[in-house]
Amino acid sequence: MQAEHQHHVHGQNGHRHPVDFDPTAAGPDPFAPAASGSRPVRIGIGGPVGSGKTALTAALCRTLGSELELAVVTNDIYTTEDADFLRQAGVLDPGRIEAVQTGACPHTAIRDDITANLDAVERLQQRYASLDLVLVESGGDNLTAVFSRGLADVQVFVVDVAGGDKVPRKGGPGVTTADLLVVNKVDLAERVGADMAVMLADAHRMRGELAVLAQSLTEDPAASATADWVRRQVAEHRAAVGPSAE
Ligand SMILES: Nc1nc2c(ncn2[C@@H]2O[C@H](COP(=O)(O)OP(=O)(O)OP(=O)(O)O)[C@@H](O)[C@H]2O)c(=O)[nH]1
Repeated sequence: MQAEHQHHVHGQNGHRHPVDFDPTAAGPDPFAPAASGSRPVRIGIGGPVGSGKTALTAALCRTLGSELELAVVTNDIYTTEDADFLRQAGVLDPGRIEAVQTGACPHTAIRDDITANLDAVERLQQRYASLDLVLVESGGDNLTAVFSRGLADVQVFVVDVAGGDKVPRKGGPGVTTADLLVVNKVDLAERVGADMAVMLADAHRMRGELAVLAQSLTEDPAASATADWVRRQVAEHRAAVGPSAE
């Protein structure tokens, strides 16, 4: 009896091979681990509709594209609008830009079921073996939309001055937990009657030690301060996992 449980018999002449039904009997992983540092750091860029996520992504590609091995995943609900914009703007080779169509509220694809985004990242990694950085831009969503830590190592939440100076004090996980909060379009503050001092004080109060940057992409199209922050994330990731594989 014992032998029958441990062996399958195929065909009339029957060749036998052992079958192990014990799911807890895991041996050591037979696959070689990926080369150290071969995985790029993944930075999520989220925030409400129209706050400037695509404009920031384009600026980061222009500023960092020549010094880092960089690729982008965009998320839109029904279109590939953001990817098309980035390709037409010529900020990166078209092959470095992958579009995900979420078909539902963007947070579902960046937080709940991240499979399509991970597939897109994997396609980029297969195409470019030594990527340093993948920017994953979310579709515009509300203040509750954040990235799963399984998709983004660190995340940037972009709000804009035109949305009103009350936005930071309304809180929500994007405002309170993102690794960097960018307050964008500060050039519009006077025109929309937003009080920058209040907005930044609220942001710091809600976030404690977490970073806050005020930015205008019309006045600083290179997004210099945010690009510096991104450089630091890449350096910290490299320090943690070793240099990028060649
Ligand atoms: N004045 C001003 N306009 C800006 C700034 N940043 C972005 N914009 C404009 O704001 C509009 C929306 O910017 P996008 O980058 O498309 O915003 P988004 O967050 O990607 O939008 P969705 O993907 O639809 O959620 C565009 O017309 C940008 O040119 C800024 O710093 N100042």
